[in-house]
Amino acid sequence: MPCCFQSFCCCRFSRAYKYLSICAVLETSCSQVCSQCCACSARPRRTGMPAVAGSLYMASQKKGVPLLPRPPVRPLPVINLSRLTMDSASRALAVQDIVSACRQRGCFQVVSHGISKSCMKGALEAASEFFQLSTEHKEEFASDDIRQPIRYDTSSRDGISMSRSFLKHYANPLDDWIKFWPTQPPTYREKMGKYAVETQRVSMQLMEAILQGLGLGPLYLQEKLEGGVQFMALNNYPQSASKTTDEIGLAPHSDYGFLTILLQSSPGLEVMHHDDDAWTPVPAIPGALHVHVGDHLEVLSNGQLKSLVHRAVLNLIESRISIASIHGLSMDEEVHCAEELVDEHHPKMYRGSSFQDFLNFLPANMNKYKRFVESLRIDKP
Ligand SMILES: O=C(O)CCC(=O)C(=O)O
Ligand SMILES: [Fe+2]
Repeated sequence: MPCCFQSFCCCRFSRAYKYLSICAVLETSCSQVCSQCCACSARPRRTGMPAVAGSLYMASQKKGVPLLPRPPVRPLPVINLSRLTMDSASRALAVQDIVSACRQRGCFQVVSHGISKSCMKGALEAASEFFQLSTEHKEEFASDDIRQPIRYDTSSRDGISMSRSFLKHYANPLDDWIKFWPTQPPTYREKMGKYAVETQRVSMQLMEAILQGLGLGPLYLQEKLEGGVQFMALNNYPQSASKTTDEIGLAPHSDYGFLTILLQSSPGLEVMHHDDDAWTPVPAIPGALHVHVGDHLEVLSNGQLKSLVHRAVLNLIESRISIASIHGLSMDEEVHCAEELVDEHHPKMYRGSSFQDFLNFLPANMNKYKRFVESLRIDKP
């Protein structure tokens, strides 16, 4: 009988997240632990184990009493998206997996999504080359006006995300927005444009699956989603200067849209599930994309799905790029709780709002709520 369970190693000393095996009986690590993984046992809550279980485990360690069994870690779901286009039984199972992951964890990773590795690599290269340009080139896009079609900034509104620089722009429909994008590096428009079109396609596939899984039907909102906003945030973080403490690259928040699809060059993204109070690191699995639920999907689903609080920590061994692609309805289109999901037992939980409303909300409420959606709750003042 196997004595070990496996999960991704939570220590960020290892470039690739290697497999960590812990013997459930003896509480010792097996040989597959990455060489510097002592950081894991010193900080068990980084594995994403529930807080109470984590502190009991720590207390038993401190007192020198026989160790309590370490609560099992819950690996983040990895979903093979090609099943959505197979036979109807495979599609039904994939839809179920996607909706369960959204309900239980608020996020999952996708593989076999049809975006080639060279396309993903191209997008990361384009972003990296942009951030390497001279300040003069980048400052052509500098602005703290959140309504600009494109903006580059290094400052932090939350007072926390001090070391991050970013470039943000819109992408769907591409012909409307690409003219605002950088012309340096020369391949930026081609590489980022290709990736943007592909992520928009994957977002449509995912939304169809989620809407089907919620019982709303795959074609629900289809036209509005096709013409919806795709907002891209390219984030550039330096390598961490501290080997012992977590340095925050981007403060905890949730994203406003239905879905965010995120590509990261190396680990640094951390998530907090709605039923947890510990940070879970998201491994950078080669070829995979991370997907999470945004505020407007929480509204649409009338609270059946919860938007995911996440943050970025600085990577200990290298500088890091992430590309977040946020998908929602068009700028002025309001998102409401789906009527089909409202009844006498499930009263409407949120008021309607649009992307414009989110932009209005941002400057005044930045440090008041972790999530825009909290300000939309009908039972809250
Ligand atoms: O850098 C990351 O991993 C997170 C980025 C993010 O959350 C965002 O741009 O909204
Ligand atoms: Fe985000």
